[in-house]
Order: sequence, then structure tokens, then C-alpha cells
Amino acid sequence: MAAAPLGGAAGSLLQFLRLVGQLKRVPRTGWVYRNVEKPESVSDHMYRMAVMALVTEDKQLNKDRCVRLALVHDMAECIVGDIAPADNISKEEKHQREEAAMKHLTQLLSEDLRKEIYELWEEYEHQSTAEARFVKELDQCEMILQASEYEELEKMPGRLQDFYDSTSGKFNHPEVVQLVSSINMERNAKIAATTSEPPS
Ligand SMILES: Nc1nc2c(ncn2[C@H]2C[C@H](O)[C@@H](COP(=O)(O)O)O2)c(=O)[nH]1
Ligand SMILES: [Mn+2]
Repeated sequence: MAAAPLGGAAGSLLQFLRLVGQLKRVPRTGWVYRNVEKPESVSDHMYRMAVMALVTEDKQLNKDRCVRLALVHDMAECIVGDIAPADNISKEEKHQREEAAMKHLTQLLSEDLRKEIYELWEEYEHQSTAEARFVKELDQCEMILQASEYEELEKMPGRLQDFYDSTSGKFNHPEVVQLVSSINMERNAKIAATTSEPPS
């Protein structure tokens, strides 16, 4: 006999965690559209962003807040999916869908947690703090790092160039600039090695 769904706070928390768990099964649309084999999930992406925030040396940033922002920033995608620029959905429409999803998700939590998580999402969405702006840079840096790893896995250097073109010039934080420079140096060496190989 199926167990009756839990009522009250325990049931709501379980429902919240089940919804968030769906992020493990939401593939990142940007890779799907480029036919990447076994594209990462949204939670994969957020996990490495949280680690990137965890290892920042910038003492002017509230590191704990950065980790929390990374873990929450795409949480709405467990309900609305991963909306990519190629979907041509307006910023307003995307914001409305994600706002409604975050309200639904956080309504399942206690008042304190509801406020904490919703405010983290709003902070990132509105880019209203240095921490939120830093995490946005991590978002885009993590994406181009992942793109370089897919190019390596598929042995197709340069295939995902548009991810680099669209993020070019968007990095300002010194640690992120350094990381992006390292990613580009390694990637460009691989591209050069391929183009200089004698035809087989
Ligand atoms: N082809 C591109 N896809 C992009 C670009 N920027 C983001 N994306 C993809 C990556 C995700 O699947 C999705 C949204 O990413 P968020 O982390 O912002 O939710 O869109 C791009 O420049 N080119
Ligand atoms: Mn993201």
C-alpha cells in the first residue's frame, strides 16, 4: 500500500527537496542545442560554481554569501527549465516565469527560510551586490570552462567558439580574469596544435 504523502512542514520540505532534485535531471540547454553528448545538468553547473566561490581569495567579498548565491541562482530552473538565449524568450518573460517558480518553491519552506532563499535569488537576479556580480562572472566562467572540456572530450577544438565570443569582455574580477586567461591559453594551444598538424 503506497504511503500517504506527509502533511505539514515535513511534507512541504520533502516536496521542496524533490523539486530541487529535478535540477539533477535538467540538462543545460546551451549544450543540448549544440548536440553535446551527455550534457551536464543545471545542478552540475551550480555545484562547480559553488566550489569556485568557495575557493575565492578575495577577502572583500562575503564568501559564504557567494556560495549561497551560486547554489540558488538557477534554482527556479527545476520548474521553468533552462532558458537559453537561443530560446528568444524576453528578459521580462524569463524573469516572470522564474519569479513565480521561486515563489512556489519558497512557499514550501518556513518563513525564515522562505525569506532567506527568495532574497538570495532576488539579489542575484538584480545583480544588486558585489557578491552577486562576482557570482555572475563565475556563471559565465564556469560555462566557458565546461565548453573547453567538451571540446577536449569530443576532440574538436574550437567547436564551441560562440560561448567564448558571447562572454568576451564580460569579466572584470581579477581572479576570474586570471582564470579565463588560463582557460583561453590552454584552449588556444589545443586549437593551434590541431591546425598545425600535417594532414593525415
Ligand atoms: N550558445 C550559448 N548558450 C548560452 C550562452 N550563455 C548562456 N547560454 C546557455 C547556457 C545555459 O544552458 C543557458 C542559461 O544559462 P544560465 O546559467 O544563465 O541559466 O543558456 C551563450 O552565450 N551561448
Ligand atoms: Mn547559471
